[in-house]
Amino acid sequence: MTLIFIRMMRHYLASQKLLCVLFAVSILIEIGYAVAAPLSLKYLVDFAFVPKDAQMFILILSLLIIGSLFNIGAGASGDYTLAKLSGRLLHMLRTELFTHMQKQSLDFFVRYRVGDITTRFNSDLSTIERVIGATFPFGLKEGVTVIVGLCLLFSLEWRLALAVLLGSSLLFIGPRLLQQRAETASRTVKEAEADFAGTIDESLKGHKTIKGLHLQDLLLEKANMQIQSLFTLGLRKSIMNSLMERIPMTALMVINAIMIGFGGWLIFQDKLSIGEFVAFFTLFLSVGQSVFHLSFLIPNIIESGVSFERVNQVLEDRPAVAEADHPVDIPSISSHIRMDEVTFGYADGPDILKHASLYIPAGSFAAFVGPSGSGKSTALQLLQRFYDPRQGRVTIDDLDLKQISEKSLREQMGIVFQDTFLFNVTVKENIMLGNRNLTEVDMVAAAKAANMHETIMSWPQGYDTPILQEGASLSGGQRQRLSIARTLLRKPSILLLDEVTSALDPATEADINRTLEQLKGNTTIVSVTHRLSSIVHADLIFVYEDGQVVEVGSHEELLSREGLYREMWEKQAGFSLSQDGLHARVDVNRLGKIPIFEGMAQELLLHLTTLLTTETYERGHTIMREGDEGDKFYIIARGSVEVRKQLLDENRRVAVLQDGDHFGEIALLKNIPRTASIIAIEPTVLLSLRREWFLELTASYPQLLEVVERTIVNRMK
Ligand SMILES: Nc1ncnc2c1ncn2[C@@H]1O[C@H](COP(=O)(O)OP(=O)(O)OP(=O)(O)O)[C@@H](O)[C@H]1O
Repeated sequence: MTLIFIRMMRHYLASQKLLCVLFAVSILIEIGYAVAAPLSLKYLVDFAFVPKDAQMFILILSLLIIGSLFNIGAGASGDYTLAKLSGRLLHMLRTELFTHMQKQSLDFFVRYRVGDITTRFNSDLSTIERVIGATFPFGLKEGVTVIVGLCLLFSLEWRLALAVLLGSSLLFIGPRLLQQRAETASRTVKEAEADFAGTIDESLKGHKTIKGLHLQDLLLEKANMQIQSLFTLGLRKSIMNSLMERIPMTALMVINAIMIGFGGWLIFQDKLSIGEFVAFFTLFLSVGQSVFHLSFLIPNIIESGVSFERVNQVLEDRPAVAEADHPVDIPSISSHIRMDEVTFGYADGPDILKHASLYIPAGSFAAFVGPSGSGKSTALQLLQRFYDPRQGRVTIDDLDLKQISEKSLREQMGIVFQDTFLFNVTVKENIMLGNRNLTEVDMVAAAKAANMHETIMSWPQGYDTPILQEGASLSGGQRQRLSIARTLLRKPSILLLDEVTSALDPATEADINRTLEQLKGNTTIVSVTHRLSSIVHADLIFVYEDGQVVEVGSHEELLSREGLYREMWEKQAGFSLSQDGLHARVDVNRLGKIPIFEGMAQELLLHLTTLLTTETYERGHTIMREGDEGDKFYIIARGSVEVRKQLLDENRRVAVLQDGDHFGEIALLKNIPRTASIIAIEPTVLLSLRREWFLELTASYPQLLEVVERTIVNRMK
């Protein structure tokens, strides 16, 4: 801890030499006065009071007054330089910490939770601020006062000073014995605080899921345990700290007794004058007071040690994706992208991409498709160099991404994520994002291309409308379109899109797809999507399966191959949606391909299509809850849902279902509790079939019940 503290202070103080010297001179004057004032008593008593020498009295008094004036001046200058020094130091530390965080690669934000980092910024930096601005300089002053004072005490009467010093050893042995435990207690409290902050953060960010899955009790139980542990650990820390404070006080009382007893004896033996004893006693009190102050500072310093350690830990965290020593800038032209035998996995986890290779020609529109979890988004993240591959390489215009400067890479690339983050500023500021080279005309053009201009203009404050709660005041589609607008505005030469149209209604999706089509040629576009209808015009479609690219080609080529792409296409085909996405239909042939309806007569299927009802769900909405009574069967016409199950004490995602998938078929036959929860992870349109309507149908066609029962039994085997 001490080492980290010294290293950090040296690092930050190196550029503040003048202020340091000024501060050192000021405190030296103050210390000089603090020890000289008690020493003057020796001369006052022995040379002025006892012989009643008025001249000597006036001389000593005048010197004391002059010294006091100097002391006041030094005090004021010390306070000023200290305020400036500590302010600058903290300014540097905050800036460095924040800048350092911006340079981190993605794994950093996975490793540290939001609560943990904010605690380091708030609580730890406040502790450091207190130490730099008060505890440390005060401690330094008191420490030097003690040393100089002790030297003077020795020069006054070495035997008495030795006795006092021996007694003083008690002051240091006691705290030393407890220091380790006090440090551990302080660290565990900080960790418990970070855990609790993490839970608060989780409960705020995930409130929809928590409510939806009725996890409040679970969360409350977790929070109660953390609060209880905060109490227990806090109590232990307080006890340790108060013990650390009490030990020096007790030691001081013992020393006092030694001094009066032994000092008195020396006076009786004529080995010490009264003036010397008074000076010794007063100086000792002054030194004792400094020691007493130091004893209060010890717990503070220990606590700050943990804070220094925690802040330093972040500062020493080197980005996993580091900039090359001599990075190269890439020109702003459309570029070709290559992945050569790339293998990659997150942190120490298994390989997610396995020897994946691909080539995307400059100016083309490429799409990554494949089942959920096959590695499409991961591949896109590698193209952005959010991570480096374990093996193989990713290149742009034959240049390894590791060689390219991050600035030029980000300038050439436009990225639209599935999760849009908006800042709490106006719409205009969210689109422009501080880029002074862009004009309002460009901004409006980009907003029009993203199909957002009309919506913005319909708001009373137009482009000056403030965004609240990071965009929670807007719909998912509006947030997504704003994010597309701000990316298009920058006219990137490579445009990477991760499920960007998933939150949009069919009409807006078609508009955005048209805009993207027009960018082809000048911009290389890579789009990750699970909705195949949006990429039928792509130049190249890469089909991922289990971390590998298993098929490549155009839509027509892939359809003719009868492979995974065709299978996925057939699953998604046969659904039609109204332009606003509020009404869905499925055609008879598609319905007949759902296993439980397989082999049914056309007439029956036709009847079934009339019984289907459209249901729409916003992202985060719980469609069904594990354990609830089930009375409907669902088909996903458009959207994406996650399947979650309570496994032991953990609520885990077990699958993701998308366009064309179905769930809840048992509910058509039996009234048994749902075996999993289903939550929409993007705006989702479902076709549902109620059990009572289905059973009514089976009354007229008993053979239907038999077919469905047989299929369900087979599926459950
Ligand atoms: N940050 C991460 N840390 C650890 N594992 C991750 C991380 N991100 C993704 N994964 C895992 O990597 C695998 C591939 O995920 P990825 O998001 O690339 O798949 P995907 O094909 O895009 O699927 P989806 O369409 O559902 O997003 C999954 O098993 C996922 O759980």
